[in-house]
Amino acid sequence: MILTVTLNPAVDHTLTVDELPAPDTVARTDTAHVDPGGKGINVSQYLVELDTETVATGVVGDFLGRFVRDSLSDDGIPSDFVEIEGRTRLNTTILTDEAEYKINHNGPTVDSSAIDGLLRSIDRHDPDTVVVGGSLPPGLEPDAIDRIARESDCPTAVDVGGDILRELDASYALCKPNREELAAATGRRVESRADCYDAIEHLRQRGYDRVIASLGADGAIMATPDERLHATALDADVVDTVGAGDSMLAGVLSALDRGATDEEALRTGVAVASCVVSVPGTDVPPFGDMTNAIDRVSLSRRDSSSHTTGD
Ligand SMILES: Nc1ncnc2c1ncn2[C@@H]1O[C@H](COP(=O)(O)OP(=O)(O)O)[C@@H](O)[C@H]1O
Ligand SMILES: O=P(O)(O)OC[C@H]1O[C@](O)(COP(=O)(O)O)[C@@H](O)[C@@H]1O
Repeated sequence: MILTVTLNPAVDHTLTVDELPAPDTVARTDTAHVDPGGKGINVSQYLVELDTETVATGVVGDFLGRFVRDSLSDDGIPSDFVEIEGRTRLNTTILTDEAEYKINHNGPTVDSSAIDGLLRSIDRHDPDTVVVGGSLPPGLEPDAIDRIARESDCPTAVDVGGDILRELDASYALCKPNREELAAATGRRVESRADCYDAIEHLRQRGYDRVIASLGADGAIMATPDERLHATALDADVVDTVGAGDSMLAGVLSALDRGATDEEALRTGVAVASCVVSVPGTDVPPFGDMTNAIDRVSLSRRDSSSHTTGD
């Protein structure tokens, strides 16, 4: 079972308007959505649709926290959150014909005693893998994630910002940076594919056993102790890329959980992400039988003796 930890969940409020209002005027809209969000929670939602057992945990509070819990329960996503006094945040996205405007709240102040509660919850569920995803709320530092990794009795994967990846100190089974996070985590320029391989190797040496770098429309790279694989993205009718990285991680973890090889896991992650970019926001599309899409993902293997230029 894969247990996800979202230390800073959110209610995602998405509004669509024709255009942004002029200063001191009001825009009105009929199109507004509220969804439970935060990267670990999104991973659990995709895992359920992939028929992989999961429990979503994390820290929630007040009425927006209740909304997160209740929505997950209505959607059949098992959860077990630690309750705090502060209020779960509301993240706002405004979509216009021209652009997307996003304001993420920093979140409630959380003290480290919440981590004690989370560790008890992890212990109760006895997962095979723990995934920590998303930003840290005020009051928590990266060492809170290190504590979860050290004190949980199973491998830990992380999907966190580059600034956090850079500071983590424990050993991790897997991390999934995108291109910007890879650059921020390593302090390197990450433009060419060779830059990606170099930065990934740097992260691997820092204690991340498998690194999966998602590269948007350029696909993804997986580096393990044994091999380095690049998968091309599948052609998709892209609506938006919200949730793309979370769904790729869910696809990879779901395949590894079934005993798939790294190669199959990477193909699955890319195939799942190509479905998710074709639906709005973090909507969960029906994945159905993914065999055909998985077979269409083309992979190349990088020789371990390859130079760090070219490619
Ligand atoms: N424009 C696109 N066309 C097809 N697939 C895409 C596109 N953008 C993203 N993807 C798929 O989603 C995966 C994750 O996207 P990415 O943007 O790197 O993640 P994140 O959401 O973490 O920034 C990519 O590896 C790719 O497989
Ligand atoms: O924890 P962060 O970095 O503030 O991000 C939280 C936001 O990211 C999401 O998890 C979506 O993730 P992506 O935009 O990376 O696909 C939202 O559900 C949530 O509002």
